[in-house]
Amino acid sequence: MVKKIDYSLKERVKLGNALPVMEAFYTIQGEGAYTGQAAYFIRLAGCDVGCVWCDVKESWEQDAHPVLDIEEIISNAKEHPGRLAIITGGEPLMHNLAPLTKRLKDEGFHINIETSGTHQFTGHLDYITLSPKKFKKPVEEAYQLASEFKVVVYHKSDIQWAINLSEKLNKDCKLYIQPEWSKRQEVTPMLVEFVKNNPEWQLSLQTHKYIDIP
Ligand SMILES: C[S@@+](CC[C@H](N)C(=O)[O-])C[C@H]1O[C@@H](n2cnc3c(N)ncnc32)[C@H](O)[C@@H]1O
Ligand SMILES: Nc1nc2[nH]cc(C(=O)O)c2c(=O)[nH]1
Ligand code: SF4
Ligand SMILES: [Mg+2]
Repeated sequence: MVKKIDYSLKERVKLGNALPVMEAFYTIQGEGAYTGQAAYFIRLAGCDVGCVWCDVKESWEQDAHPVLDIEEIISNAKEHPGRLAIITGGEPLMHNLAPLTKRLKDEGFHINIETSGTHQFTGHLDYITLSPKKFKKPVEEAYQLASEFKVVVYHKSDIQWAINLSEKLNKDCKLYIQPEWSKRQEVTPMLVEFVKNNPEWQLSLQTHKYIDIP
């Protein structure tokens, strides 16, 4: 007889077989290279970075959100026709993503992640959006693993910071610069000029906010 081990919930989260989920929703990717593509977002709870301008501060406290078994996350994702899954947060790399991403792959999903890169990378990730933060720096390996580098600009000086950090990236990484939402009126014109003068960079806007979708 196979003995079934009864792990506590905390232990299951540690192993990545259950994860704290703030919300999960089917929408259109609003930012970066996948803008305009239908995607199922899985927003994991918990973040220890503390960006002053974070647009999902409700995600920070892990214990404020329910823990779901990864099979439940998968079955909810499969209710929709799209097969692009975007794991975000909170900071999704605070969790062990190996079991969730393995099951998403089994079910035919292409897996993107939105991350600050501040924790060790786990699981199978097809496309990595690295959005570095001044409040806590990415781990060194993040620069080699990144598929796209998406820097949020809150203050003019963040542009030079973005350029300096980009020197650490692998050569295939796409470069995006994105206005911080509350500063968009003053920052967007600066970024338009920046991209015109530095065509290796592209402008990323939070298009979902302009059309008022999740
Ligand atoms: C909410 S974060 C969650 C994923 C991860 N913690 C991170 O920061 O990459 C998702 C994306 O939104 C960006 N973002 C968060 N707040 C923003 C804001 N106020 N304006 C523009 N982009 C923002 C982040 O930089 C990141 O690229
Ligand atoms: N539509 C839409 N696109 C997004 N791209 C990155 C998001 C995120 O919060 O990670 C996000 C989001 O919250 N909504
Ligand atoms: S790392 Fe991401 S989720 Fe965490 S505070 Fe910064 S923008 Fe918000
Ligand atoms: Mg968002």
